[in-house]
Amino acid sequence: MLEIAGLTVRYGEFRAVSEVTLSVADGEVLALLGPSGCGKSTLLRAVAGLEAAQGAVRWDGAELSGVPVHRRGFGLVFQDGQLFPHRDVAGNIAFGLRMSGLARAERESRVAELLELVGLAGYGARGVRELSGGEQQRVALARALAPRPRLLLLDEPLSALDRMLRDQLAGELAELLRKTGSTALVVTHDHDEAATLADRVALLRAGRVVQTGAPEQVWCSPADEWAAGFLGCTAFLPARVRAGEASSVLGSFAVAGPDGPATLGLRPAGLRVAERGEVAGRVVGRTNRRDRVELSVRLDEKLGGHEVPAQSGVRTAPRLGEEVRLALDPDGVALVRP
Ligand SMILES: Nc1ncnc2c1ncn2[C@@H]1O[C@H](COP(=O)(O)OP(=O)(O)OP(=O)(O)O)[C@@H](O)[C@H]1O
Repeated sequence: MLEIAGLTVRYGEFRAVSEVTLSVADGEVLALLGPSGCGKSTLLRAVAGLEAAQGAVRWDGAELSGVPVHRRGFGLVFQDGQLFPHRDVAGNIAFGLRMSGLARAERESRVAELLELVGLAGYGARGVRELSGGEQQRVALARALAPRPRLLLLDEPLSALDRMLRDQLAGELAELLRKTGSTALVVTHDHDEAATLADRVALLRAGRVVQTGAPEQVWCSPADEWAAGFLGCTAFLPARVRAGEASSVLGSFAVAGPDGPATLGLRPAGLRVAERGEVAGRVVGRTNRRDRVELSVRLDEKLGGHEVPAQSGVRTAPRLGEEVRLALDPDGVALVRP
């Protein structure tokens, strides 16, 4: 397993990564999630050995600080693939195998196996410049997987692709990681991608780990209001947990954990327009999305008059100024405990 202990990376006086302690178990996929500039890539690069760091990076208990990048047994994939432009697809995938001195016949069979695995069977002789962006990323992944690395380090592997391809490849990549039993550290700033790929998420802010947990746990119970805000909450209401129920002016829903005060973080998906909804308000803002309309709703005065995010279907979307009724969807809200 990978252990990162008290890891700090400095650029001059600036600490891009600060005292980070994290571990990744065998076969686990951990996503590093956080806003731009929070130190995700720097942390990944320090684990790869590409960045000088203080603190420890260990594999199965063995310290890696003196071990150069190519001897760590890690596979790397970057945002833009970084394929060798003058080699064909097979030549790119075979690169690490050649380095490790594998005989030609074994190399060829391993390359064929990987092409199959990433859905590019028959592409071996193609030039990499003739490939689409999605195909190039598959080749980069095959190249990283070919020498059977003990850890895969993926830095925004899908972010250069358009949205649809990205969603599709995220699903395929998740399946591939499971199928190969890979242990992986994945940098992303995309929440959906983190949820699709990762068993566990580490949320970073200004070089520090703010929270780790299963994606759904981090999504539903962010560590603080900053984390909730990063995870899409745009309004907060006071709430209280008592006997397994979280209550606020919006109603109540079942939660686990101790009694006490809490803060309810609201995202559009947490309040849906519904004829029989228990919450009344008036639409004061609306934004069209692909498959939904996001609304800003001013709640009735007797509910406190707060402005909250909500959403409706596209065909049934209310107009600006319209009175609406909203139903609370517990899957769309976050509960922040003090
Ligand atoms: N070589 C460098 N010299 C000086 N500062 C750097 C260097 N590389 C990164 N930084 C700074 O360190 C911080 C962390 O950068 P990093 O690339 O790790 O962030 P990130 O979370 O991966 O961001 P993004 O999602 O935008 O890629 C940023 O403030 C960045 O400007």
